[in-house]
Amino acid sequence: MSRILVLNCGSSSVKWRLFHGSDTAGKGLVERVGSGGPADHEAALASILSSVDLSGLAAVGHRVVHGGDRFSAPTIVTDEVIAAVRDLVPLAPLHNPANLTGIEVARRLLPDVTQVAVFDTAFHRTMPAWARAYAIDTSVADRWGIQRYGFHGTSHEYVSRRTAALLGREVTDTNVITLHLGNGASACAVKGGRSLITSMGMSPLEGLVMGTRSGDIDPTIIFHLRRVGGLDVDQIDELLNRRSGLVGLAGDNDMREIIARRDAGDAAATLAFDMYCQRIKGYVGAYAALLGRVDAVTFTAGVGENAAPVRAAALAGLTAFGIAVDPDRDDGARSGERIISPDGAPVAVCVVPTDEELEIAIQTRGVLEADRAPSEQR
Ligand SMILES: Nc1ncnc2c1ncn2[C@@H]1O[C@H](COP(=O)(O)OP(=O)(O)O)[C@@H](O)[C@H]1O
Ligand SMILES: CC(=O)OP(=O)(O)O
Ligand SMILES: [Mg+2]
Repeated sequence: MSRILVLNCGSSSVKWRLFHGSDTAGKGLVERVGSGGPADHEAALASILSSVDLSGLAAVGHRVVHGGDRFSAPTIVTDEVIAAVRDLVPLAPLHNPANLTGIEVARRLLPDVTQVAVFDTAFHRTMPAWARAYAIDTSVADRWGIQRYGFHGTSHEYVSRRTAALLGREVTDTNVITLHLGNGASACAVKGGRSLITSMGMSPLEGLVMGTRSGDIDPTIIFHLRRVGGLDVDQIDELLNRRSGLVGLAGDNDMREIIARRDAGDAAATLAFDMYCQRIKGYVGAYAALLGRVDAVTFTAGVGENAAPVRAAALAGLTAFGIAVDPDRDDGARSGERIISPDGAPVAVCVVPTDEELEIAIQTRGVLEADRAPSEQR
């Protein structure tokens, strides 16, 4: 069985995992790599690639955050694909540059190995027109490619599929609201296994309150900061992407710290926590309305998998919607895939650890098999 290396080059970390079939043959995480610029990522990757036994490698699968309009499926990397990913850097400034560094270093060090890009945006290409469009002049939107793309698709896809399995249902007959709460955070309404709508938009800045990103704001704030505050667009971009969200409200983007400070009565941390959780609740209510029937609400990623106080606060007071967490089932003693709602509740509330690396490996293998199939038939 051939082996696949998966690289998830994030804005501040590099996660890697080596798969032998669906078994993990090795994995690692290098954190806090972004501050010294791309050289940091290069050095981290070079050291990973030199420390791992890469014999018999069939492919490298890369997480690429923004695939724009162009990519609706995992794709073999060519010079042209790299150029397209580079063109999208302005729409994912924290992510696409790191993803590109990963691809370029892997290509240089493993020139004979197939590289596959797996896009965060691909899962959301099924969104209907009303979910994809913004209500601005259509000719302007078309000219500049302004639309909702959505992100964390690999995670929303994997987690919604696992949720259906956990409930013993077919994914095609299951409606799930997935809440990916990591450093970046997004909600997705998954209807019968397909993305109906998601909270991130043209870029990973829209939607929920995040570690360093504002999520939803009135666009007039940007005009005001420009016209009255005298900030230029790069400063506003930096403010909203890197100095907002939990860090802007309470000076820390680690939810563990926010919760500890809130428990100690800190006002800024309490406000940050409340805004974070109430924003989630608003999206859950909206997505329940848009789905019509909700079978499950599922929490995932660093905050979603680990922070019981966030789960409790985000879903508090939703019993009228059939949504409730049973505190005895969410007491912090359980881990792994689990149901935390009361028996017989109309909506199952679940925790499902995400596995973007496994999903990327599965999709990478699928591309290799599809690539080989035509020549084998000849
Ligand atoms: N036990 C925990 N309680 C609350 N938050 C946690 C816990 N463990 C991790 N986190 C949060 O998870 C976040 C990272 O999530 P992760 O999904 O790894 O993010 P990313 O992939 O975007 O870097 C951290 O910012 C941290 O605040
Ligand atoms: C798209 C995105 O926000 O990714 P991450 O959560 O890894 O920052
Ligand atoms: Mg992540």
